[in-house]
Amino acid sequence: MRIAVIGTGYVGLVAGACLADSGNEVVCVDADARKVRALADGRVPIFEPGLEELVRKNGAAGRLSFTSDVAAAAEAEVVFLAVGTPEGEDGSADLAHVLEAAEGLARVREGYTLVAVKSTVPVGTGERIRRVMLQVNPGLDLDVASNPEFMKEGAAVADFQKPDRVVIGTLSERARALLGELYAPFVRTEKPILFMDPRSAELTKYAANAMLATRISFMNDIALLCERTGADVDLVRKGMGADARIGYSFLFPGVGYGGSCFPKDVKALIATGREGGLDLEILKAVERTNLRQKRALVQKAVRHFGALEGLLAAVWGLAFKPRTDDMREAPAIEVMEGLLGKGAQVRCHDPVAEPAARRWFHDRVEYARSIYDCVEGADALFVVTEWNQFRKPDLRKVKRLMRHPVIFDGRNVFDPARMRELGFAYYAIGRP
Ligand SMILES: NC(=O)C1=CN([C@@H]2O[C@H](COP(=O)(O)OP(=O)(O)OC[C@H]3O[C@@H](n4cnc5c(N)ncnc54)[C@H](O)[C@@H]3O)[C@@H](O)[C@H]2O)C=CC1
Ligand SMILES: O=C(O)[C@H]1O[C@H](OP(=O)(O)OP(=O)(O)OC[C@H]2O[C@@H](n3ccc(=O)[nH]c3=O)[C@H](O)[C@@H]2O)[C@H](O)[C@@H](O)[C@@H]1O
Repeated sequence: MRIAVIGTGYVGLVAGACLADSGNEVVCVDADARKVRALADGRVPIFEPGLEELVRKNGAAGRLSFTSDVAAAAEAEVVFLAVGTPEGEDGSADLAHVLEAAEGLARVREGYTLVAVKSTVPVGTGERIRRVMLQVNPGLDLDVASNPEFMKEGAAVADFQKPDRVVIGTLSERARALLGELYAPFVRTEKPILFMDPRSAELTKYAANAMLATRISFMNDIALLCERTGADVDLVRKGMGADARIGYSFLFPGVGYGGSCFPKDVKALIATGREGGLDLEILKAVERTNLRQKRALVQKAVRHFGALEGLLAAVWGLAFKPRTDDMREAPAIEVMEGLLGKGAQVRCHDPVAEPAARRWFHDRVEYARSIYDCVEGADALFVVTEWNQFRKPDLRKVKRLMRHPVIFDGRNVFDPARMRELGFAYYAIGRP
C-alpha cells in the first residue's frame, strides 16, 4: 500500500519504518527540514532500539523516504497524522500542529482521502479535522479515523510490530477495510484489532494512559505508607501483583512518572472533564502524588543532611526512563533543580541522555563520563533512572570514591540489607 505519515517524531518515524518494513511504500513528511535531511541520510535523531537499522534497511530498499513537502502525500491510500499535541496553557491538548497539518494535507488531495489520526487527541478532534479539511477542500471524499498509538519509548519498534491491540475508530466500511488490511501483518496471533466509533477510540487512548499513571501514583502512595509503617513496598508489590486481577505491570514505585505523554495526557483528560462539567478528582490526586514523588529524594536528603548547601550531589540517570534519551518531564529535572535550588553542586551521568540534559541545564551542572567519575568526591548519590548498567556497579569502589557513602535510590535498584552491610547510609522508596 502507498502510505504517508505526517509528523516524523517518535511515533511517526517508528510507524513509518515499521509499515515500510512490512512491504508498504511509505513517505514521511515533516515540517522540520533539518530532521528530514538527517533521516534521508539514514541518521535517526532519536535513540530507539532497532529503529536506525529499520530506517536504513527500508530506505535502501526504496520503501521509505522523507520530505518536508506535503504534496508527497497526494497519492497515498492512507495518510497518518502523527504530529505533536503538546500541553496547552490551560492543560488541554494544543491542536495547532494537528489542524495545520490537516489543512496542508487538504490542499494537496483530491477524491477519496483516508486520514488515520495517530496523535493523541481529545474526544471530538476527528470531527474537527474533518470540518477543517472540508473547509479548505470541499470536494474531498473524506474519512477521518482515529488510530491511537500505544507504543512505549525504548521499546517502540517492538510495541508497534507486536501490539497488544490495534484500536481503529471509524464508522466507514471503506476505512475499516483499508486499515484492517494494513495492520493484518501485525496481528497474526491472538492480538485483536478493535474497531469502534471514533470518539470511543480517542477516549480509549487517554483512559489507558491515565489508568497506567494512576497505578504508578497509587503505588507511590502505598510506598509512602510503607515508609511510615515499616512495611516493604517490594514485598507488598509482589503480593498484590500475584492476584491475576491486578497483575504486576506498572506497580513499581519510584521518583514519579515523566515522559512526553503521561503528564500531558493526565492534564488533558482533566481538561476534557472540566469542559464537560466534570471534576476528575482521582486524576487530580494522581498528578499531586506524582509531583510529591518527584520531590521525595531531595526531601529525604534534607532530612539526612539538615542542609544541602555546598554538598556535591552525584546523579545517575537523566532520561525519564531507561533505553531512551528523552528528558521531557523527566523526574531528573525536578531532582536536579531541587538540589541546585538548595545550594548543592550537581554532577550527573546518563548513558545516552547527556545531550538532552545539556539543553536544559547548560553549565549549571557537571557531566561525568562514567558512573565512577560521577561519584568521585560526592557527598551523596541519587539514582533517578534504572538503567541496567546502574544495577550491578562495583559498590565497594563507589564507596571508596565518595566523600560520604550516602545513597538516595529513587528506583529501588539496590538491596537495602546489602547496602547497609557495605556501610552505606541507604534510602530507597518505600523500603525499610
Ligand atoms: N512519544 C511517544 O512515545 C508516544 C506519543 N504519542 C502521541 O503521538 C503524537 C506525536 O508524538 P511524538 O512522536 O512523541 O512527537 P514529536 O514531537 O517527537 O514529533 C512530532 C513531529 O511532528 C512534526 N510536525 C509538527 N507540525 C507539523 C506539520 N504541520 N507538518 C509536518 N510535520 C509537523 C514536528 O516537526 C515533529 O518532528 C502526540 O500526540 C503524542 O501524544 C502516542 C503514543 C506514544
Ligand atoms: O502515550 C504515550 O506516549 C505512551 O505513554 C507511555 O509510554 P512511555 O511514556 O514511553 O513510557 P512508560 O514505560 O509508560 O513510562 C512512563 C513513566 O512511568 C514510570 N513508571 C513506569 C512503570 C512503573 O511501574 N513505574 C513507573 O514509575 C517510568 O519510569 C516513566 O517515567 C505508555 O506506556 C504507552 O503505552 C503510551 O503509548
